Amino acid sequence: MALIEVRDLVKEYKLNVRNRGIMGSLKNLLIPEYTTKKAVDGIDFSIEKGETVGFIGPNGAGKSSTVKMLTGILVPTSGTISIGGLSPYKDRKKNASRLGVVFGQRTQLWWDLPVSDTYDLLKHIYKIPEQVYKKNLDMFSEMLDLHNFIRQPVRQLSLGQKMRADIAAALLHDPEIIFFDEPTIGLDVIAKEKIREFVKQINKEKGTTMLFTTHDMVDIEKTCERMIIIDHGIKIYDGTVDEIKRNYGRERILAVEFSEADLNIFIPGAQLTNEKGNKKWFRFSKDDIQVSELISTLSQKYTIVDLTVEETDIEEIIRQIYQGGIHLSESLSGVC
Ligand SMILES: Nc1ncnc2c1ncn2[C@@H]1O[C@H](COP(=O)(O)OP(=O)(O)OP(=O)(O)O)[C@@H](O)[C@H]1O
Repeated sequence: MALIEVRDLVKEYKLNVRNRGIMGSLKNLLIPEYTTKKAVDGIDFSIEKGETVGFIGPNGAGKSSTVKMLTGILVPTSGTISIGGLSPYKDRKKNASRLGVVFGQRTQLWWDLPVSDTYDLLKHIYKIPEQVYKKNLDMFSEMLDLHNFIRQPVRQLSLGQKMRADIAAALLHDPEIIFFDEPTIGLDVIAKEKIREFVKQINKEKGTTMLFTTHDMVDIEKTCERMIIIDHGIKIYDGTVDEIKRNYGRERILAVEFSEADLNIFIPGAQLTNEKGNKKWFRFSKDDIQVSELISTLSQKYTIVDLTVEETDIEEIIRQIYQGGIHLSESLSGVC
């Protein structure tokens, strides 16, 4: 049995219908009307111990609702969730001790206290044995440079420092599973990279199972082996990140700098997408044109100064999926 088992999960929200005007307000009070919104519509998935999974989808797809049910904050309308044999909402206390949660937009640290005081409080709340606490704190301080600000009140920390302190807080009790919700939001490139490296190392060293909800596809590409995509509450893809790139990243961009400007170049099957001075960019599909042939044809006719071939990045593929430009084929092994 997998560590996380989700079967036919449904979450409906009951929404109050608001009638307008005085009569409407009176009606709202006396005979309230409701509609239901299905945020999660029959999702199934299993996650094995130690897996790193990106849980993505456009705004309003149902990601947060699913994660809230996994952590026991929300009760499903129907369906089942098992986390190591426990139901998150029925066995909420037991389940919570096995989980860690990091919210990029909210902190679980006490605002007016030094970071170290929050850690001491968490040690007592989770009953972390002294040895484990000390070992983890030393390890995280070293890896995340916590010693520079651990004695400062949280309200004085920068966003990047706060995020590092928050991640360490969520991992102090050695959770089996950690949920990251937009863990790098608002951070600069270097701070993002540091966090990605840290989570990768923790996954390797401690075998922590990790689930990421983020709109930052670089987070997913750099930290997750697997990706689950949901849209309108329905799972539309479940497979490896590499597989989706291999199958849907067919387009290539060839950027060529020629020795002269104003060349009128036509390549059958390729589209000129941009030109600047001596440089031109061509888009083509690797299914239609072989890169080697393309380079050979161009170099026979023109003098090439520089040349690069770029693959479609994962962000572009996901954008096309959200916009309906890519229909995930049923031939893909990961598709449900
Ligand atoms: N408490 C609630 N009451 C009513 N509707 C809700 C509630 N929470 C979420 N919804 C609705 O359920 C749908 C899914 O919301 P959810 O927050 O799970 O999506 P999401 O994928 O996390 O979106 P985002 O990326 O914008 O955070 C949305 O249409 C949202 O308006």
